[in-house]
Amino acid sequence: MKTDHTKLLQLITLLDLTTLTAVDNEDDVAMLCQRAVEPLGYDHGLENPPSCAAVCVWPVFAGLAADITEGTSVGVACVAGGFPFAQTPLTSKISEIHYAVDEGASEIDVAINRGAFLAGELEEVHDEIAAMKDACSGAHLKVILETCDLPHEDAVRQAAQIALQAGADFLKTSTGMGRAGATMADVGVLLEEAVAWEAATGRAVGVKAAGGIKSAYDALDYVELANSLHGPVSPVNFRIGASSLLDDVLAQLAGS
Ligand SMILES: O=C[C@H](O)COP(=O)(O)O
Repeated sequence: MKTDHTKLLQLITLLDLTTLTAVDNEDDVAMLCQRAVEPLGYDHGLENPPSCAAVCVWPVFAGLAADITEGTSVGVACVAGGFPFAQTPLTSKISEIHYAVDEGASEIDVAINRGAFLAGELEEVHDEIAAMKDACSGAHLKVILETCDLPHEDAVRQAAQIALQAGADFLKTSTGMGRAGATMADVGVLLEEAVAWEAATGRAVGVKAAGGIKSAYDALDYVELANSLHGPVSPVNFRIGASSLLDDVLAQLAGS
């Protein structure tokens, strides 16, 4: 039980706490940010209580999230680049990223252009990601492959390699708005590609499992997979993006 308690506390530190609904408003985002800074929210008696790794919000809320999390360890991740379908002109993608970064986003989450990828226009996919990476300035770029739209493992591997060659700092499975979210198989492929990339280039990259992860014990399975394939996990190399997972983590902590 003590082991579970420790693992659950660590799980909180890997979490990109997400709100991406059509009806988000400033109060929702403020609440999300406060929750990310102090997720336990009660008298826990811990010397070093965990905070979430980041909040993940729409671009219009990046400034508010940056203000509320200022001076904390919580990053501001912002979806951009025509998220979730990526079917906007590159100029719009770039200007959305500039806006989010100017507002204070420290991490930018963009989806690949699946239409172009599936049509075999791989150079276009690469060049778009590279241009978006450039637009990030110092912010970290997480590239979402939306693995549920990719037909097989080789396609996931190829999309991951293109994203890495174009400068991705993180490979992310899913938008949370597709037909399906993260799977152990797809996260395993992304972890393998991240490890191979670091071995070949010396540049460390992370992996973010996202979409449909609601149970603390499912999330711990992903952490165990990352520990085994990628080495000891930390918020620098592994994240879990989820909108409702924290509720179950807190419930499990209360019972552990
Ligand atoms: O990046 C995070 C995902 O959008 C969250 O997906 P979820 O709402 O299924 O947890």
